Amino acid sequence: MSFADIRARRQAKEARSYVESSPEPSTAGPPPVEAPPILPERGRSIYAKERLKRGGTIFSTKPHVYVLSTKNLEHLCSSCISPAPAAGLKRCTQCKSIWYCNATCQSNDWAFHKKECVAMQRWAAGAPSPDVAVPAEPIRCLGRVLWGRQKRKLGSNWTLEIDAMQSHRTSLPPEAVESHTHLAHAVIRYLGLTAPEELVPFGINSAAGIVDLISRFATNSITLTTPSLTPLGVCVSPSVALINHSCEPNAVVVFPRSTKDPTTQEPEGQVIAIRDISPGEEIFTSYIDTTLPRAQRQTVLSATYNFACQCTLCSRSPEPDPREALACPKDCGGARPFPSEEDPVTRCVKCKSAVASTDVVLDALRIGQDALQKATSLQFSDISKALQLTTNTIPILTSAKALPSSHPLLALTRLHQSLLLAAFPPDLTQDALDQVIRASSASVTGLRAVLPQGHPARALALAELGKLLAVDEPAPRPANTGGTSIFPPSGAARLRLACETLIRAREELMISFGERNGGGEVGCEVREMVVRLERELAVWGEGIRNVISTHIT
Ligand SMILES: C[S@@+](CC[C@H](N)C(=O)[O-])C[C@H]1O[C@@H](n2cnc3c(N)ncnc32)[C@H](O)[C@@H]1O
Repeated sequence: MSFADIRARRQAKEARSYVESSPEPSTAGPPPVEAPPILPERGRSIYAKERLKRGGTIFSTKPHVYVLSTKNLEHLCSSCISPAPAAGLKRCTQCKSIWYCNATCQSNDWAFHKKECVAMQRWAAGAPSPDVAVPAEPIRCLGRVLWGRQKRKLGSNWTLEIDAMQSHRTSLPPEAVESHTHLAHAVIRYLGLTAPEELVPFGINSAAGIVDLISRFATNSITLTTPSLTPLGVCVSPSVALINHSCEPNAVVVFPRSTKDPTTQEPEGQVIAIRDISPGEEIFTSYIDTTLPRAQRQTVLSATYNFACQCTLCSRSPEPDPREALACPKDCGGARPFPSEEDPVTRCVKCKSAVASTDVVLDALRIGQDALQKATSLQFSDISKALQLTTNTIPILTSAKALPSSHPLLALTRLHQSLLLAAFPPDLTQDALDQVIRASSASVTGLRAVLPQGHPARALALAELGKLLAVDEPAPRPANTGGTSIFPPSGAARLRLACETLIRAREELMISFGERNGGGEVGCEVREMVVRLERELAVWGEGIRNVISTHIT
């Protein structure tokens, strides 16, 4: 397989989308979950009624409302969230901002777009510059929520389900009040209204009502993603919004894009068990990136979701937590926690040697955190500068003996990998390919230490590594110079490793993206690659046997 193939497939996958608003959530049969009495500490929640198997779909649902992010509008159908068909997408002739596969998709979306189209034209006419001519996605999504309420009336299930979602209006921190108020004004303007009192036809009877709606949106909306987790937009699904958070979740929400009729069924979100769940156990997903250390997770959860997490990982972190640990300086294979100003001497948990290297480590961590922030903000606007930052900073952290799973090293490594891919030379060199394989392998090592088997991010990272190993080598090393310890290996050893990695990736994808979906789009793609590689390896073996027999006879 050529690298261009890999990149083209990757880009095609990234361009693929979902999202749309459906009148009612479509669940695939009654979900084997139940809502018990409301818990004082975490509100509503859902529990398994029966034993749920790892890799099983707990329930599926089409979001009540969804919108694409502005940069995706012209690349994906706003109704079924598919990428452009061969004939290209068709643009709405009125607002000129929303695109569809065809007239069927346009008509499926018309219930919302009818009002949205007028609002978008009004917004564009009043925009101070072309770059803000399309309202940001929260404004467009909230517009759809309000038109949905207006259309379905107050007592409808649709509206009741939206209204039942958790709001934090009465306990918002001042920054959130300010940003919610700002958003409320933008939504009112988008709807063509002049004051909150004009929201009565939408079932909002007071200024508090609109802040409530915005708080519900902030607390309950989720990211709409491709089958490879690329963000596409935002959506609101009241059934998914019933699920509470844990930093050690037993389920995930994915959009595997596996329905038979994308036009009407997509985007379909599926809640999938990533480990066996016993009857009576609460279902948890994670709202945040759980590769982050505890303090950072708590900060995000408190700021965005208004609660202090007391999950198993937050209340009894492993000692040391691989997110905040260094390798033993004596290389005994053990690890020690990061030192701090207050606690400068830390001990290796295995050989118990004590080390005081506070300044070097703390400086490295500060440099790493700073570089991560800068490189993240530059990753699309200035790839080479971002790449320079990751290239220079990763060795500083590794020489301070930060574990590949520790923060910010893991985040920098993952960013470095994606920057290397984005900056790939048109003529692939062996060195450039090997470099990205090493970054990918370091990401996998880090992710495996902090995420459970079957976590989608871990499964996709393994698949990416397998695909990279399977790329045709531009200049394979001769067998006798290969050296078994050189990574990545060359020739047949590389192909074998690609095959093994893809097989492992497929096993994990079958968990994260669901067995009934064949591991989702990526799982199916990986399966095809394994079959092809096994054939190539057989041909390779055959060739070697022929050479040997020629020489022996
Ligand atoms: C998407 S909702 C989950 C369902 C929510 N419990 C309800 O009653 O609608 C998110 C909100 O639930 C609460 N929540 C979720 N997970 C929690 C947890 N582990 N501990 C405490 N509160 C939690 C927080 O108030 C959070 O803002």
